[in-house]
Amino acid sequence: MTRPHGIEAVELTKRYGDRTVVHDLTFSVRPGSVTGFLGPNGAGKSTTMRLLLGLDAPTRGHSTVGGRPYPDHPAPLTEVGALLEARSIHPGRTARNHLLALAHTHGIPPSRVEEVIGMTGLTEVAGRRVKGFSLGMGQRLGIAAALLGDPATLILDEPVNGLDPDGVLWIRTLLKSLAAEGRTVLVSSHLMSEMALTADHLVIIGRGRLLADTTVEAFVRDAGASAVKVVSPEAASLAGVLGGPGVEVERTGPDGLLVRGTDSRSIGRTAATHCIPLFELTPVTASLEQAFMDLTHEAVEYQAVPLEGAAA
Ligand SMILES: Nc1ncnc2c1ncn2[C@@H]1O[C@H](COP(=O)(O)OP(=O)(O)OP(=O)(O)O)[C@@H](O)[C@H]1O
Repeated sequence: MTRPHGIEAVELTKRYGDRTVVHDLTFSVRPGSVTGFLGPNGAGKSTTMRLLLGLDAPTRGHSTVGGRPYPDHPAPLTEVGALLEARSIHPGRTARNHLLALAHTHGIPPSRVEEVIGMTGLTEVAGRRVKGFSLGMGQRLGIAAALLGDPATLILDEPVNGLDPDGVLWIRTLLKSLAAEGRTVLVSSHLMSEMALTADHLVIIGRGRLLADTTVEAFVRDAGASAVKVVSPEAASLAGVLGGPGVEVERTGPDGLLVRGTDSRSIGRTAATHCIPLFELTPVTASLEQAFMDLTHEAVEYQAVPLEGAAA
């Protein structure tokens, strides 16, 4: 395996007719870690991945994978392994024959086929025809094909789709170990909770635009420290002494406050210093999924519209 350079997308833009589905996307994916590519349905994840893989031409901007535009790699399969949603596998072929054919066309030895069959847990079913495969087995086969060339970079579109809990755990462990070997791993998903357990870094898009480029650690920290609910008979006085740089105090009723930018301990201390009684002091932690939905809310393509006259 050669040293990977990661993935660079620069002002990547794709227009279909008068719709811009990928809008001025600039981001880097570093080797040695798993990067989660997140966004609600229709955000433009698959389109971006197709652009990175040279399967579609950008309207504007450019990208490199492993230091060059994907089509410039003399042996792309050994540089980049990809799993895309639309798979074209001959249904009458066995899994092993599908991989052997792929290996043959790319000058990869048959011994590597057995290796990837083992790595992806397909040993038992490798002799079966692909047309009888479950969605999960099909995903494993797609991942086996992506790994065939022992690539420095992996681009996987929703690899968790169709996998049972064992399969989800397996892919999580596999992606982490591939990254630990120094590979670049870009994996798309619309599940924040899954990516929080799998990825180190997050690139989040909505309606084709970059919404966040951050570490999972920072995202989790920000989601966790969202607010503290305070109830005090002297809420107004407490609000007066709590305010300060970076601290936001919202009145929620005659006795209630919602405080952001600080934590329960320091609110409790400030209240004690000023002899202000507290009836309640509760950290309000937004779930990761909620933080993700808050971030992408505006960008969701199809939002449920409440039915007129429906009971609240
Ligand atoms: N070939 C095409 N022609 C016209 N519109 C397209 C084409 N391919 C994708 N789109 C549109 O581009 C938008 C982004 O689609 P894309 O599949 O990239 O999103 P996604 O984030 O991968 O979504 P999902 O999670 O649902 O797979 C969608 O509105 C889709 O309808």
